[in-house]
Amino acid sequence: MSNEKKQWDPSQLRKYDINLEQISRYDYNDPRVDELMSQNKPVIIENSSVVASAKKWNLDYLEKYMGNGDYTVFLSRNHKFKYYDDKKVAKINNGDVGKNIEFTQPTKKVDMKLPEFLKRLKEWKRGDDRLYLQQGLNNTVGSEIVRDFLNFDWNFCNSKQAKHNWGPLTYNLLLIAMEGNVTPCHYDEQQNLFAQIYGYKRCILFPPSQFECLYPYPVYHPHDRQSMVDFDRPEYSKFPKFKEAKGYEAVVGPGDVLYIPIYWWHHIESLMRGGHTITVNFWYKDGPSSSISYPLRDYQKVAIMRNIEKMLQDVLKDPREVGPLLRTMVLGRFT
Ligand SMILES: CC1(C)c2ccccc2-c2ccc(C[C@@H](CC(=O)O)C(=O)C(=O)O)cc21
Ligand SMILES: [Zn+2]
Repeated sequence: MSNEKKQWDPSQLRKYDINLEQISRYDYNDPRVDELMSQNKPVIIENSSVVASAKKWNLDYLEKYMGNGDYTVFLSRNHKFKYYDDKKVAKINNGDVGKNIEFTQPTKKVDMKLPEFLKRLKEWKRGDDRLYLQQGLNNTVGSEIVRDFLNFDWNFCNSKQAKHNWGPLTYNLLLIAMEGNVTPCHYDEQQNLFAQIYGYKRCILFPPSQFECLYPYPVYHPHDRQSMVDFDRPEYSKFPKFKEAKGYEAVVGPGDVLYIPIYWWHHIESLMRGGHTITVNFWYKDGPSSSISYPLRDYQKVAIMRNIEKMLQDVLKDPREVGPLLRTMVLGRFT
C-alpha cells in the first residue's frame, strides 16, 4: 500500500462524529469473502473483473455511446440526495395518511439528455444545483454500452447469487455523481453488489441491529427506510442513541466491489474535490426463506417491525395514533 500512489486524501472525506471501524478487503478468490457474505456481513472484493469491461467508461466514451435517450437526473440545492418514494408523496397529498405530515421534496427528478448532464457537470459552480444521474441499465443505452454490460463478469455475480441463496437480480443502476454528492444513510430490502468503476466513494455502513440508533422515518413516510438523523448536524436531543452508533467504513475505488448486505444501513459520498464518480450496482431480491430458523436474524426483526407498522397504519389510518397505541401496549408491560 505504501509504495502505491495514494489515490485520495483523508481531507476529501466529510467529517462526522461517529465511531467507525474499517470494512475488510479481500481478493475476489479469497475464501473469507464468502465467509463474510454468508454471515450477511459487508466486505470489499478486490481485483474481480465484475465490471472490468466498463474500465473504459469515461465521460467522453459514455457521451459517445450512451445514445441520445433521456436519463433520470436528480437535482439538489445542497450536497445531499435523499431518496423519497413519490407514491407515498401522492398518498399524503390526497390525504390518505392524515393531513398533518410535513414533507418538503429534497430533490427534483428531471429527464435530461446525457450531453446536457455532462455540460452542467463540467460548468458547475458554487450555488448551482448539484446533479446525480441514476439510470437503470436497459436497452435505451447504445449498443456498445450494452455490449460492455453483457461483458460484465456475470459468472462471478451468478455464483454469489447461487452460493448465498439470493433471489433474482432486479436492477443494475448506472450512477454518475458529482464530486461531494452524498446519499444519506438508508437501508434497502435487497442484497447489493456495489461495483465502483471510476472515482472514489466513501461508504459508511451500520448493521440492522443499530435500528434504534438510526431512527428511521415511519414506514408510511416518503423517506421510508432513511435515517432521520442529519449526519452533518445530528440532533442528539431528538436522537440520543445516535451517539452509540457503531459503524464500518471503506473508501472504494475503480475495480472494488462492496457487498452491502440486505437491510444494512449505508451512507455513501463521492469524495470532495475528487471529480465525478461512476458506479454500477447489482440489486438482488432476498432468497426464499426456505424455513424460518431461530434465533431470528436482526434483519428479520426489522422486517417484522415494518409489517407491524404497516398493519397499524392501515387499521388506525391516522399516523398520529400509531405511536400512542404502541406506547400503551409496551410501556411498563414488557420490561
Ligand atoms: C440518491 C440516488 C441517486 C437516488 C435518488 C432517488 C431515488 C433513488 C436513488 C438512489 C438509489 C441508489 C443509489 C446508489 C447507492 C448510493 C450512492 O452510491 O450514492 C445506493 O444507495 C445503493 O446502491 O443502494 C443512489 C440513489
Ligand atoms: Zn441504497
